[in-house]
Amino acid sequence: MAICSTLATIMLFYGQYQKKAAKITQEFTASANEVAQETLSLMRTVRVYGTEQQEFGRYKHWLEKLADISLRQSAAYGFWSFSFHTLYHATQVIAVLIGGMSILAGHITAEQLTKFILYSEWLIYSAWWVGDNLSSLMQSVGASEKVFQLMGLSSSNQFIMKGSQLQSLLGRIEFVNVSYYYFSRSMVPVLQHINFLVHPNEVVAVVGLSGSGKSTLVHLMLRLYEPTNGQILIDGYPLKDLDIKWFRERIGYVGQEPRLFRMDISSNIRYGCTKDVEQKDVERAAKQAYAHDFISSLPNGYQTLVDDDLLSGGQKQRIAIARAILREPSILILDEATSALDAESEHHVKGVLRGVRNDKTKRTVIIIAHRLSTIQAADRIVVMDDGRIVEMGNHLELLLKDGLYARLIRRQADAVA
Ligand SMILES: Nc1ncnc2c1ncn2[C@@H]1O[C@H](COP(=O)(O)OP(=O)(O)OP(=O)(O)O)[C@@H](O)[C@H]1O
Repeated sequence: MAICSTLATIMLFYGQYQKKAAKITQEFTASANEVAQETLSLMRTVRVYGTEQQEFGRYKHWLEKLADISLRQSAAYGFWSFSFHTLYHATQVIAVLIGGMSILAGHITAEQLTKFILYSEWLIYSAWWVGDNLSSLMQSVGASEKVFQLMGLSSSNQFIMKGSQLQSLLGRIEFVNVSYYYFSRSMVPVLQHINFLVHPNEVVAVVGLSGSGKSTLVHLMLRLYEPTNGQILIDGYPLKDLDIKWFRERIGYVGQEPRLFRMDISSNIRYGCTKDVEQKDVERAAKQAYAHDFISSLPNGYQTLVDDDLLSGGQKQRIAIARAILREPSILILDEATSALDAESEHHVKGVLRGVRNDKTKRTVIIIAHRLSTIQAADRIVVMDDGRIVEMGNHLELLLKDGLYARLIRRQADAVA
């Protein structure tokens, strides 16, 4: 009985230790992956700043931590193995001694002693087997805890609640007294009392200083966040009541840092397009985005695999614009689509905007740009400052107003001169 409870205690201790070790190993692996990924993608930065030694030190630190954990894990296993074998052999010796004496005294028969020894051996090895597997089980539990946590997360309300689908999306967007605070900075209002209306097929540019809330405005429009106060109406319907999948399928969005995937250029342009599209449609979208010429000059053209260093920032932007155009969206949103562009690409983007305006398929366009030259032809320019709309009008009207927009234009002209 005492032996069994000692064995059980050791097993429990060992199991607990294995679980802890598995957790630490998992954390280490995640961090090591992160360090490795960071080091790869920031290789240039590391080289330029000459921080190779510092990075090497960080990696060494984690390796030492892993070595320490492995050492302690081996020591714990050694202890468990040693204790078990000592107990096992001691049990056998005691059983033979006491059993032998009992046979001599005539209390039990030799057959009974043999049976007892065989059964106890069977019991002890079964206990050993359970202990060994229990530790692997604990290791798996420790490693899979995070996975189960993620699997346990419930879907966002957006996808649980089946919203309404309109007959068609006209592209009328209205912000009604919208305010927004990020959860992590609940004391700082990012958007305050935003009221404005975008008419169907209108080209509206949003400009302002860095951090004035332009991207947040677009993220609310895409329902990536919900307004803290106020509401957004799409074609007169509250955005939160619309079927989000249906709504997003009708939107073309080019973000600040468009992501391309490790697949060929054609698949990158088709990405997320639910319609049946042929290669000629892909090429037409690429032409509209001024991407066709450089894609055709690549060795495998549209079948070229997108690799890390294959394309420049401007070329990635143009592929992302082609991706957005291919969806034939009712609302096209370009967030700082010109920020990573050189003068030639900027000229192309102006062409894209002209093309979009002259296109037979009418659509609402919202463009956020730092390069104000790109958006002078917009129907309306919304100027933001510190989370508020401070001016609104077309290019000439705003220049005459001589406010923030005029100042930004002068500042950019000075910078170019
Ligand atoms: N996820 C976030 N959590 C907390 N604060 C955020 C988050 N994203 C943005 N902010 C803050 O919200 C404010 C507005 O950011 P936003 O990106 O909308 O500005 P922006 O006008 O688009 O800036 P930029 O022109 O530099 O892109 C900034 O002060 C920013 O620090």
